[in-house]
Amino acid sequence: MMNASVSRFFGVIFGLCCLISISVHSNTLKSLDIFDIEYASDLVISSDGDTVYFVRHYMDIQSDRKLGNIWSVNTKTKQMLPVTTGDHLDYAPALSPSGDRLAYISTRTGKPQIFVTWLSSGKTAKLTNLSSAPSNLVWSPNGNSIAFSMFVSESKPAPVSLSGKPKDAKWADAPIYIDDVYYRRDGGGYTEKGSTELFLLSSQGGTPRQLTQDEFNNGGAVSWGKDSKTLYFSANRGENREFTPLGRDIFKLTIDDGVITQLTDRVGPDSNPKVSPNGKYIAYLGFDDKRANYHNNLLHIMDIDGNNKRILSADLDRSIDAIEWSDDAKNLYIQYDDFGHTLLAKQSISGSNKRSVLSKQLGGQSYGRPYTSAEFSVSAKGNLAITYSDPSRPADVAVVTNQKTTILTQLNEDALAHKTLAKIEEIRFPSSADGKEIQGWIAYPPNFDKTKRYPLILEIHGGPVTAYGPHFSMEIQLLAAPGNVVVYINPRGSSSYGQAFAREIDKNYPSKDHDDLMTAVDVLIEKGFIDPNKLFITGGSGGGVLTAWAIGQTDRFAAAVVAKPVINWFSFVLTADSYPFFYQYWFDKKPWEDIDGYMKFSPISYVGNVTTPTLLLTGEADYRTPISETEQYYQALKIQGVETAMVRIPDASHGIYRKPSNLMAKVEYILWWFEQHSQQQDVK
Ligand SMILES: CSCC[C@H](NC=O)C(=O)N[C@@H](C)C(=O)O
Repeated sequence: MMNASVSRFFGVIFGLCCLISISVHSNTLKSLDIFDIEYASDLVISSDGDTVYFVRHYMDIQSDRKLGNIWSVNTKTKQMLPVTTGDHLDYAPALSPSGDRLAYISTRTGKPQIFVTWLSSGKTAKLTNLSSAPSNLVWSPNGNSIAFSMFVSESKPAPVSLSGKPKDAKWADAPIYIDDVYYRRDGGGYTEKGSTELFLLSSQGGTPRQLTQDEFNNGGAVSWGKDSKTLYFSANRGENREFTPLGRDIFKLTIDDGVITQLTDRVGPDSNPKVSPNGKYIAYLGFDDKRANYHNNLLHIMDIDGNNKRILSADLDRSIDAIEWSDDAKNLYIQYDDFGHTLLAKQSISGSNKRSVLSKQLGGQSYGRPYTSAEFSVSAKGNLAITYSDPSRPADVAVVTNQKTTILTQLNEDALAHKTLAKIEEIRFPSSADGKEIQGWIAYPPNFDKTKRYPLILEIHGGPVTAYGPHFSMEIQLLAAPGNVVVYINPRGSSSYGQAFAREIDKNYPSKDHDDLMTAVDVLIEKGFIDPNKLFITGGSGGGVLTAWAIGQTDRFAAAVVAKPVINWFSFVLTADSYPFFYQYWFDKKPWEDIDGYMKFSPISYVGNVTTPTLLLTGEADYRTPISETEQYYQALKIQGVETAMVRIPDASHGIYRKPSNLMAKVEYILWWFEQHSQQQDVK
């Protein structure tokens, strides 16, 4: 029998152990912590460079929505102040030219409306009473008006209406008649008939005036002429526009008479027009359309009348994502992805080789998976604000001065500083396919000990032409938290490495990108801290394609989770929302003209090889990679007698993480599936 003091001793030890295990436990990230994440977006820096306005996003646990308010941060004192407050979403802030007012869109009264806050008094006015959501607010240079875009619905009666319904009878809802090419849009549901048009609103409020009114979608990013009498916009106004999805051009609209003049006309898209502050030039992005899976979006300028077009970034083998003019109109600030990082550079308009990188630390806005995603804002004096990326934090606001980056906000110190997070380390290795260098990142679980052996999760990005990088990712962190090493790479076909690298998978996907992924697993195993019996694979969208492809080629994985995949390219092209793009840019022929070609690249063709236990997970309202793809694979795996299950997420679109609880569910199902099959490996 144990005496009292011995029992007290063991009691204390037991208590201590519990305490230790509780504190270790509470120090690692949990899926519920998703609700504590904040991040910055929609940056606007004041013309004197003293203040940055931004949207401070937070997750509302009651409504399961991402909300946000506008805050300001002083670039010298770092003091933060609220501009708006309340449980709704205030977004798209636009500073008036004199800097005294902030226009923005807010859902505080229900439907999104345009509001203005006078910054010195804090007084706020609701300027509109619109029936659809406005977007792309831009102040005229004289401060008198705000241009914006909005959807205008075209009500057309159905061609058939039933007669004979008795009074008070309850009949089924009327059938839905569809004859549009684009009849449903991922994240937007089944579309209404109509078009997006440009509007003009007095900065004092009142009734907005519709500036464009034809069958084309004229809405989108606009730029004002210096005279405040003209607008420059990009639209696809071609005859066969639905089937030439990249046919955008730049147009000038004269507000007084409504005359629209076309300024660009090549085969290929021209977009993002930005009029220079002196009113002489238009900078824009575009490329010659080669019907390839990927094109670098090149920086161009032309004279304000459309003459003298020239490319400024021909020597930079990267795609430009965002542009802003310097106040003297001699330079442009450009943002682009490079080796998984997002860079901000200054580019002279006088010669393409006059370019200097100002910061390599942009990012942090894709907190679900570690995609590149960033923004910047530039003031009249050349002060620069960026969304700052750190592997252990979602986007904060920072300023860049003389190529030095200073972080202004600490939006997640309360939620994350006391957590032990996975450390992220870059790896580069030659692919087994052909020795091509591949870049990736390893996430080490909290308290990693290299003398132990860990399960390995390979997590694969989608797109397929996108890029991961050393950016904060709730999914990667949560997969690593219980003790898994996670590896994520940019296989060939990813962006940020130049056009040739992205085109390695042009009409050839999946192919050697699969070898790149398998080499990453081999490289990790060689390091000695991976249990080779506990290899797991997962990926979403394009990553779901590659996961399903991999298990059709190898049985090395103990389990797989295939999220929102394409399983059969033939059916995908005929059910996905952007089908005019997919069949023309990802394939050489129409599906029925090349059934063998489509099936050769379809994971369903290799389902007969699969033995890996496979969980499928897709949103039921995913119209990008429709759930019918998932269902095909599920039923095929069942027919094959392979262990499988299907997780259907009600109402979720392709962007599963839009609702925080859906992101929780996704990660928890992945971890649960892998845990089941990890235990089976222990029993073997
Ligand atoms: C492979 S089919 C197209 C899927 C989609 N691509 C574009 O929309 C995709 O891969 N999306 C990625 C970015 C994702 O959802 O992670």
